[in-house]
Amino acid sequence: MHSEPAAVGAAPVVRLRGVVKRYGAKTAVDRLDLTAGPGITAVLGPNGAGKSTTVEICEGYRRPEAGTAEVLGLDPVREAAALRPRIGVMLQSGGVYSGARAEEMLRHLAKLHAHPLDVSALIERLGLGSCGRTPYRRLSGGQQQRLALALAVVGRPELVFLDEPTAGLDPQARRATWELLRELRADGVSALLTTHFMDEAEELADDVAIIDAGRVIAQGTPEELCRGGAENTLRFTGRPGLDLHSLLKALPADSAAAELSPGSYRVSGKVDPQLLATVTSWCAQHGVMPDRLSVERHSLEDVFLELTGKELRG
Ligand SMILES: Nc1ncnc2c1ncn2[C@@H]1O[C@H](COP(=O)(O)OP(=O)(O)OP(=O)(O)O)[C@@H](O)[C@H]1O
Repeated sequence: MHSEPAAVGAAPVVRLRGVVKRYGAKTAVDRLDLTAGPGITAVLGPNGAGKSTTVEICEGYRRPEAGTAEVLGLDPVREAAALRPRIGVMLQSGGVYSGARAEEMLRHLAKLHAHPLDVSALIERLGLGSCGRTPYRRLSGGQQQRLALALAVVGRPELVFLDEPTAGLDPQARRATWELLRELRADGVSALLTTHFMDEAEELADDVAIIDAGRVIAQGTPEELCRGGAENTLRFTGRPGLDLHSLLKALPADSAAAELSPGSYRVSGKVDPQLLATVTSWCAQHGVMPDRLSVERHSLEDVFLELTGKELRG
C-alpha cells in the first residue's frame, strides 16, 4: 500500500532514505523511507513511533546515524545555512525569550524575511489580538502554541514543520489553524505535520504517512488508504431470522453475513455496487424490505488500527 505522494512528478520537499536514529539501545527510527511532495503531509503514528524524531531529523536538529535526508533538495545538517531561511519550524515553548511580547516578536521576525505574511492579519486569524502586548511567559498554553505557529509561518517559508500543531487547542482554535494551513497551501507553502487527530489528517492532508516502530508502514492520500486498507461494511434491518446461509450462497466467497441483533444485519467483504445489487436482489426474492440500508466506508482510524494494532493515544 505504499504509493507516491499526491503531486506526482513534482519535486519532493522531503526525501528520507534508510534513515536510522538510535538513543542508546533504543532504535527510534529504523531504516525509514519517506517521500513528501508539495502540499500538506500528515505523519500519523502511535506514541513513541518515531514521529518527532523524524521531524527533528528533517529540521536538522538531529543527525541520523545512517541513511540520507534531503529537505528542499538540501542536507538539513550540512546545508543548514542555506535551508534555514526556506523552512519554518514550530518550536516548543523553550525557544522563545519569556519577556518578549507576541506582536513584537512577529513584527521583528517578519522584517527578517523578504515576503512575510501580513502580521496584523495573522494575529487576527489566530485569535492573538487580545494578547499581542502580553509577555510570552504570561500567555496561556494555547496562546503560546498559536504564537509558535505564527512565528513558524510569518516568513512565508516554502516548507513548514509542525509537531502536533493543534494538540491542546480548543475546537475554534483548531479550525482557525486548519484554515490558516489551507490558505498557506493555496499560497504554495508545504507542510509536514505530525498529529494524533485522525480528523485533522482527513481534513487537511494531501498525503498521509503512517509510522510504526520507526518505519513508514503505509502512505497515500486519505482516500487511497481507506480504500486499500480495509473492507467495507453494509448494514440493513429487516425482519428477524433471515436465512443467512441462503444469502451467503448468493454472495462472493470472501463475504460474511451476521445478524447482530434481531432484525439487524451486517454484510462485510468487498462491498462494491455488484455486492449491493446482489443483497437487494436477494431481499426482493425473499420478500424482505431492507430498511436503513447503509454502506460504511472504513475511516482512517479503522485503517490505522488495522495496520498498527494500536489506538492513536497509547
Ligand atoms: N532524547 C531521547 N532520549 C532517549 N530516548 C528518546 C529520546 N527521544 C525519543 N526517545 C525514544 O525514541 C522513541 C521515539 O520517540 P519520538 O518522540 O520520536 O516518538 P513519537 O512518535 O513522536 O511519540 P509521541 O507520539 O509520543 O510524541 C520513543 O521510544 C522515545 O521514548
